[in-house]
Amino acid sequence: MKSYLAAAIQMTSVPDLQKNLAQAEELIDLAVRQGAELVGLPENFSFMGEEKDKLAQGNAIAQVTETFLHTMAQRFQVTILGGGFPIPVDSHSKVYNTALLIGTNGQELARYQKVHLFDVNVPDGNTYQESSTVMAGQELPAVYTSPELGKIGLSICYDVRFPELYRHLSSQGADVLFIPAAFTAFTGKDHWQVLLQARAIENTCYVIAPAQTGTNYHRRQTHGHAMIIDPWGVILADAGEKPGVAIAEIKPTRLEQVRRQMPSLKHRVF
Ligand SMILES: O=C(O)CNC(=O)[C@H](CS)NC(=O)CCC(=O)C(=O)O
Repeated sequence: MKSYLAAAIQMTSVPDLQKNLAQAEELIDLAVRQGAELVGLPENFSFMGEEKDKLAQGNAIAQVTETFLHTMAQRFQVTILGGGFPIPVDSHSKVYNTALLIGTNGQELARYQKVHLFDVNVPDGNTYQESSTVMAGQELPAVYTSPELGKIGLSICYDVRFPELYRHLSSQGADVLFIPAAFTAFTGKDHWQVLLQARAIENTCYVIAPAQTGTNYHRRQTHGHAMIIDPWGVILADAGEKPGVAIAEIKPTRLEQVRRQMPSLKHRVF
């Protein structure tokens, strides 16, 4: 593993596939021009809208988004995480909320189907029933081992509340945890940063957390603050509240140093 720059992209996706992909391409270009070699896009980067519209357009969203990720990775010669987009489930009227990691040759490196679904009545009055259109994944996420970028573990958004998933990833040797999200503005203001820092500290891993921000559709507001956190829990970059990128250096020497200073992974009892 070498030292390199990673980027967590922050965008305001809307119910318009082409518009979102144009925005994503601009931000990938911006990240690459600053030297990023690993680039993460947030949950729902290619489509964020009503569940019924997402379902109705599911096949088109899935195909166009997957092609887009392959094209971007090859064109810019970077490794890209598409942080969550719908892929229809065969013979079901549901989709998997899927994260895809694509390498510089356009090859698929890892795929993860979101396990924990957001079925929550948020105290701001909004009700979320992700399971009405999304099929829960059944498998723990993969850790992809890159000789250059380190061991990369995948997850999506609401997963961040379930530390056992990240313990699994760090037990598999993860160095970098991807947590792409579309966090609600209401929960985000109190929980987002705390949860991300906890996952980084307790697993002594880097956290790369791309995010949705602003008003996406109707009354749907997301929290923003895409960030990159180091294995000590220090926030290295924070994209604030506007679309943009958070960029920071991922360093194997820092991973080794923190794991020497705080060897908690070695002291696990359970
Ligand atoms: O609602 C949308 O249109 C897009 N959002 C999503 O796709 C997902 C599932 S509804 N959002 C989350 O998981 C938010 C979690 C969260 O905010 C928390 O854990 O507090």
